[in-house]
Amino acid sequence: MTEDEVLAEFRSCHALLEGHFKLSSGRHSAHYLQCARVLMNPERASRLALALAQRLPRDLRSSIDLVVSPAMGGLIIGHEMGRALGKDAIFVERPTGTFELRRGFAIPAGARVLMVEDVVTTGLSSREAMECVRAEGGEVVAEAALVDRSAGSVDLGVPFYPLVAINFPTYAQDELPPALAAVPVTKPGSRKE
Ligand SMILES: O=P(O)(O)OC[C@H]1O[C@H](OP(=O)(O)OP(=O)(O)O)[C@H](O)[C@@H]1O
Ligand SMILES: O=C(O)c1cc(=O)[nH]c(=O)[nH]1
Ligand SMILES: [Mg+2]
Repeated sequence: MTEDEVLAEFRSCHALLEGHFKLSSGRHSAHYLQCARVLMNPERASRLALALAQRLPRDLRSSIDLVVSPAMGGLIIGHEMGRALGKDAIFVERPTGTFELRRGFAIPAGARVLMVEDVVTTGLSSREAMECVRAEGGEVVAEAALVDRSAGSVDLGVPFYPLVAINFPTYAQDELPPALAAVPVTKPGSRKE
């Protein structure tokens, strides 16, 4: 799948939004990729996951023991990646603000973990989720995501394989362009303020 084909999938289901969005990192943007809308169609979700799995080098792909994704956004693509790789897919969540493993999930000591996200912008959520996996005994060997909003500039400390890399500008709260500041802001994600 080419990057243009992936973006066409987003456009076809109205998942490439324009407006004023507060992102997970606290930064603001005039664009938002609503991956949940892309992934709401199971056939599309599994097709995108297969394409993403094919981005992984063959030796890496065959060495993965477990898929872990950060809730909420990572859940569906993580599950579909588990299916594509033939591995279990579990998730970490942050009911009190910090990622933790719940629901009877466990990570076998030394398990080679593929972290799977829907979107990476600053990489903050990915790094926090990786900390949790390491504290639980896993070894994060790589990350895969549908979208890299940093267009290749983010450093996650492990090899990173996005399906599409794109650079929509983001702004700190105190540096909003006036045209963006004039638009009412929405915060689509679930990270607590
Ligand atoms: O690279 P970052 O700057 O951390 O941004 C990307 C993160 O933001 C979104 O999650 P969000 O925290 O909005 O919550 P959600 O997954 O529960 O929707 C997305 O699912 C990533 O996890
Ligand atoms: O940075 C984010 O929070 C973010 C950006 C984006 O385009 N889509 C998304 O789901 N989260
Ligand atoms: Mg998320």
